[in-house]
Amino acid sequence: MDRPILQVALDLLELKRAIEIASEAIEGGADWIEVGTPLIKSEGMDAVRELKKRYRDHKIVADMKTIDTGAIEVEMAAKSGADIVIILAASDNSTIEEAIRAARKYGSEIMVDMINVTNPVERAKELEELGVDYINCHIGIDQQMMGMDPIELLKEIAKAVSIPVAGAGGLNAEKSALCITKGAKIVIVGSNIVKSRNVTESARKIRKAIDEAWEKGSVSGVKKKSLDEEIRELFMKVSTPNISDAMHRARAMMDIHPVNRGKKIVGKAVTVSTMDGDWAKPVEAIDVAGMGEVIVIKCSGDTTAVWGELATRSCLNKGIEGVIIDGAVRDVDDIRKLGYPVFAKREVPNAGEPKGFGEINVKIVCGGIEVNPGDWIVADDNGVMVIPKKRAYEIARRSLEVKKHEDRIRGEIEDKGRTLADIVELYKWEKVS
Ligand SMILES: O=C(CO)[C@H](O)[C@H](O)COP(=O)(O)O
Repeated sequence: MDRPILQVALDLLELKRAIEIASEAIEGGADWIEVGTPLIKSEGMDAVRELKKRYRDHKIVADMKTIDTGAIEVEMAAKSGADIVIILAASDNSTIEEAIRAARKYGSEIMVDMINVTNPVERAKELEELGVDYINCHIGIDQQMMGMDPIELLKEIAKAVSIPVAGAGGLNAEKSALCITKGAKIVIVGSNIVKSRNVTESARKIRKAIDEAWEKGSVSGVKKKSLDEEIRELFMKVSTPNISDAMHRARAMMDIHPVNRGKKIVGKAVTVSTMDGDWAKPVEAIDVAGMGEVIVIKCSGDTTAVWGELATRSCLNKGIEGVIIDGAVRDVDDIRKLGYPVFAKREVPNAGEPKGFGEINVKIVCGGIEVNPGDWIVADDNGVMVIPKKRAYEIARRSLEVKKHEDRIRGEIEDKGRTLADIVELYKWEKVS
């Protein structure tokens, strides 16, 4: 190989879109075209046939993810035009051997996907012995959402085998380049190409990154971020509707609205429970909260304010990200002038007194949603979402996938004049009863 291979994974449901996206990706420098497993499940072997007919100069890779009946599945894919068939490394050796025999007979090659294999380095060596052509160090999409990536595994496997090794699983330009420096000859990219608004540009960026890494053998300027920094960056890129979709259409807080429209909050919760009008604990929470955190207040009622301009100014001094109140706020004209993000249930002129009932950093139910200290809060004009701290990274990643998918569809509506129903083949995917 005189340059690394960029394999674009067409993980889509609609063949028409896959064909368009493949040509845009090729224009950006993709070499091999992978018919992704979702496309195969949705359109069958026709997807392999159609892509082969259109892109004869490019290797067509059928991601069959075969686990049994190796010969039949490889024969099907190979006869439909697949140059390479992906089967699962976790399959029994009998399946691997049958797949290899069928591949040899019908003139195709076998790539094994290492997803979820225990002892992957040992297994990779065995698979090389058995005669597979490529090893794919793959971290599945659900595993990526939990923060896994293929780079370390790839490094180990590339040292242990001499056949070409591929890296796959949430790769962007930076991670693709890292894969090359760790010994990958092939990088497989799905989401970061096929879901982008400008497929050609995204493919081009990855092409450039891997070619440079191939030539230099290193990648410069990769800065390690803390988990919280990464979560925050991800949430800053998405909207609350994206987050709701990623949480299986979870609800936002009920009846909590922005005092200032057009402001976004992303941060970890400092929770407060208090009585209607008792502003002692809400104001004390300003001293407890750190920079970038969000004060989330549950009041026992909403007739009397627990928050106003002076509390808001104190938050600004401390760099506190914003305030959410299941209760009443006052001085909203001043808060608007300050441009500070406060979300509340009701706006009133009257404040209560600081009696000191309630607690800071306890479990509360705010706008009908449970909030624990340290849960992530994302709020914008659509509403306030609560993301449990244990799932924050996963939900942030999944939300970004939702956004990428929407960006791509938005592009097809705006640039190609298509309708949403046409793009997502809505009629085909209505539930059959
Ligand atoms: O096989 C796959 C999922 O099982 C994908 O094709 C592979 O993970 C590449 O896609 P992405 O870059 O979105 O992870």
